[in-house]
Amino acid sequence: MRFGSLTALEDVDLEIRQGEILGLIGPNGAGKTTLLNVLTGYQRPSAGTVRLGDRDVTKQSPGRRSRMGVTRTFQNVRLFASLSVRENVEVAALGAGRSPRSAHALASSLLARLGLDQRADVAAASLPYGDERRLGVARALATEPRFLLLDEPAAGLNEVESDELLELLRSLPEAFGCALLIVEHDMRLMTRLCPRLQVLDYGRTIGIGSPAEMRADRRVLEAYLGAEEAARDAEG
Ligand SMILES: Nc1ncnc2c1ncn2[C@@H]1O[C@H](COP(=O)(O)OP(=O)(O)OP(=O)(O)O)[C@@H](O)[C@H]1O
Repeated sequence: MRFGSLTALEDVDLEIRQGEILGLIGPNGAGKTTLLNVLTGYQRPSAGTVRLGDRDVTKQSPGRRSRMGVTRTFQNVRLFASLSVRENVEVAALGAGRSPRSAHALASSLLARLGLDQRADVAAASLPYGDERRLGVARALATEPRFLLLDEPAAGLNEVESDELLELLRSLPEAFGCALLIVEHDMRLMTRLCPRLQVLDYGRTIGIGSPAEMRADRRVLEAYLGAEEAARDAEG
């Protein structure tokens, strides 16, 4: 993916399988959000292919990909602030082609499963931060994704909220049959949540493996934690 003379992604190969939780990490500007944009159709790559199963979806719009089961959330939660919590979920379900009655039923079931049913009728704007994130996830689930891509879902959360989010995210593949691709800087959350991490640096993949493998990978350490920490680690 090129932006003028800047190459944001180069030779990146990412594969995510049904039911999996994959974490995408890397320093600021590594290309993580750009890769999410390319995978979900918000940006057309300068070269390369995005495949969903056997289908080449590189030229499909975000809406079309969403209907095919690829949904994403954004760094800044884009909730409809003046709508109720329930309405936020219903709107997403309606957008995914459900009838009003079926959207209502799906919203009820999602809000109950995500622990938001007590707040179903309050305005989304009045939610505390942790619940706001939860609602963002509920809304994404209303499109019944097979692949759910989350951009910094834990940003701004405190440790308790982050732990609650971890439990929620961990339950999604089994409860909803969807795979998760997560971009997140909160390493405490990522190492506990993701069996597999893919590490980007300057638009290239520099490591793929378990959190333990990535912690022990010198290239990853140098890029991600900084050369200084890698040196300290070698001494210790
Ligand atoms: N629309 C754009 N036009 C020009 N350059 C862009 C554009 N979007 C991203 N970039 C550049 O591409 C590179 C990758 O950016 P990207 O936002 O994907 O990184 P990131 O890993 O998500 O960073 P962060 O962790 O800070 O969110 C950066 O150098 C960024 O400045």
